[in-house]
Amino acid sequence: MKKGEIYEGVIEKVEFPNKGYINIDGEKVIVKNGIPGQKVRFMINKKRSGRVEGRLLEVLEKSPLEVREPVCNIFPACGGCMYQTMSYEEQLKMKENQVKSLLQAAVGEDVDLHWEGIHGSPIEFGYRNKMEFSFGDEFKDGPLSLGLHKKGSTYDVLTASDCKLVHPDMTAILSCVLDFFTELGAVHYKKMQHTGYLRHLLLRRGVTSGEILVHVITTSQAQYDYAPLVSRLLALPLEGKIVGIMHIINDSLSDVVQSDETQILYGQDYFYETLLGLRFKISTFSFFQPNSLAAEVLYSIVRDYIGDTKDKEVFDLYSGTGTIAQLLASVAKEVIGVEIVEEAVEAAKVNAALNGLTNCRFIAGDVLKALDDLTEKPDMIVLDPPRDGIHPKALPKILAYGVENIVYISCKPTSLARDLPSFLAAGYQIQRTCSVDQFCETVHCETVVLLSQQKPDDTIEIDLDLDELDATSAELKATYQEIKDYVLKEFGLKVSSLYISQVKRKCGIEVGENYNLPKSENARVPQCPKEKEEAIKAALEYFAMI
Ligand SMILES: C[S@@+](CC[C@H](N)C(=O)[O-])C[C@H]1O[C@@H](n2cnc3c(N)ncnc32)[C@H](O)[C@@H]1O
Repeated sequence: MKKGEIYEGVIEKVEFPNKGYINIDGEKVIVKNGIPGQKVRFMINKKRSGRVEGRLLEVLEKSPLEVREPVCNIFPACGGCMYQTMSYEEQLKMKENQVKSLLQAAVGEDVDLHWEGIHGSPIEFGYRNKMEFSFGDEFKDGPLSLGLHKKGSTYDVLTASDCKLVHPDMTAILSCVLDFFTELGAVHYKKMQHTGYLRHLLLRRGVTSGEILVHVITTSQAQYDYAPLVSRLLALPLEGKIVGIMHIINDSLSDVVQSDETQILYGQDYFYETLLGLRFKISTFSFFQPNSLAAEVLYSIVRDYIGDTKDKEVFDLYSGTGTIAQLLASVAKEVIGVEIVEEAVEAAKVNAALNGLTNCRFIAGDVLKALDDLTEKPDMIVLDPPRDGIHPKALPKILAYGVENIVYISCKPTSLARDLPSFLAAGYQIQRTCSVDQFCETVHCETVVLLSQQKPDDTIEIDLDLDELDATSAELKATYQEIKDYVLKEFGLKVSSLYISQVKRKCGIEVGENYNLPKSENARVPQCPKEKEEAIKAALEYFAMI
C-alpha cells in the first residue's frame, strides 16, 4: 500500500472516538469518521511505523446500523453528528462497547471495571445549552455563511440553519444574525491574513429557564450600528426569551472565543439554569455542562457514587461554576472547589449564596499549584478535569491525600484510560463505572468511575485460610473458589470471598467467626449487590449447601 492509493473496503469496527478499522488483504487500515458496516472508498494518507491510515472519501454503501434518514441538511459534510443515521439505542450500544473495551485494555483483563452500563440523554435533539457558530463562507469567496466547519476544513463554514443539536430558538437567532450581516455586506474574518470583521456567534440558552444570551464576536476592523439587529432579535417569535445581547470584540490571533472588550447591547450578560433543584447563574464564559438534562443524570450518579458526605470534607477539583460542590454541600461539613477560570469561581460563589449554601469555598487557581496551599485535608475527592485529563504532576498530589473514595468524571475516555492505572498502582480499586451520553449523535461520551481504597482503620479481618477453616464446617460442600468459578461461568459475574461469606451468613451457613467483620465499629464494608447475591445463592443451591 502506498500513499495516495485509493481502496474500497468495509469498516469492521470503530474504536473510541472514531477510529474505524478496514482489512485489505490482511493489512489493517485505520479510517476515521465511519460507522461499522459501511463500505467506503478511502485514500491512503499516512504510513508510519507499521500503521497505515486512510482518509475517507465516500460512503459507497450504508451500514445496516444506519436505519434512518439524516436529520439535518448539512450531514455528512459537517461531521459533527456522525452517528445521526443510527438509532439512538445503537449509538448508545456502540459508545458503551467502545468505552468499556478502551478502559478494560488500559487496566488489564483481570481487573473488574464493575461496569454498570450507559445512561442516555433524556432528550436526543435540541439538548445543547451552548453553541459556538463561526462566520465564514462555504467555498472560497462564496456568500457569507454562519455555522459549523466542514469536516476536515479550517476555513469552509456550512450554514447551520437546521442544526438539530440546538433548540429551534437558536437556529432562528442564527438566521436573523446571518441575514442582518449579509444585508450589510459585512465580511468574515480570515485567520491567515488576520483581516475581516465577523468571527463567531455564541449562543447560550437555559434548557430549564428558556433564557437566552446572544453574543456576536467580531474584530475591531469595522463599525456597524447594532440597534437594528437588537430590534430584529427581540422581535423574533421564540419559545424562550432573550435576556441579553452582547457585542464582544476579539482582536487576538487565536481563533478561540474570547473578549478584549464586551459591550452589553441589551439586558444582562448572564442567565439562569436550574439543575436538581439548585439555581445557577451562568455568564458568557463560565463552563457549564452543555447538556443540562443529561448533566442532571450525571450529577445524580456522582452523588450516588460518592456516597454519604455527612460531616465530610470534600474537594471538588476542576469545579467550573461549582455545580457538583453545591450538590454535595447540603450535608457535607465543607466542600472546597478549585477552578482555574476566575470568572467561573466568581459565578460559583454567587451561585452558592443564591442557593443559601455557606459551607462551600471556591479557590481560583490551577489544581497543580492550589493543592500545595490548601491546609485542609479531604475525606473524599471529586475530579472532573478538562478533556486532557489530570496533569501528570497533579496526580501524585491528589493520590497523596489517600482518601477512601474518589469519583473521577471524564469527558474524554482516552484521558481516563491513561490516568486509571496510576490510581490502581496507588492501591485504589474500581468499585463502579458507567458512561453518560451527554452528546447524542456525536462520537463523544462522559464516563464516571468510583475508585476506593480501604483505609487502615477500616481493614476487614480476613482469615487467609478461609477455605480450610470452612472445610471443618459440616455444611461445606464447595470451596470459595468453586463458588466463584460457578458464578463466573453461569452468570458472567466476578464475586469476592467477602460477598460469598455475606450471602452464606444470610443463608444461615456458618462462616469463620471473624470473617467479614470490620475492626472498627464505624468501618464501611462493601455489601454484596442484589444481582451477585442471587448468583451466589444459585451456586449454593447447585452445590446443595442450601
Ligand atoms: C469538565 S469541566 C468541569 C466543571 C464542573 N465540574 C462542572 O460539572 O460544571 C473542567 C473544568 O476544569 C477547569 N480547569 C481546566 N484546567 C484546570 C486546572 N489546571 N486547574 C483547575 N481547573 C482547571 C476548566 O476551566 C473547567 O471549568
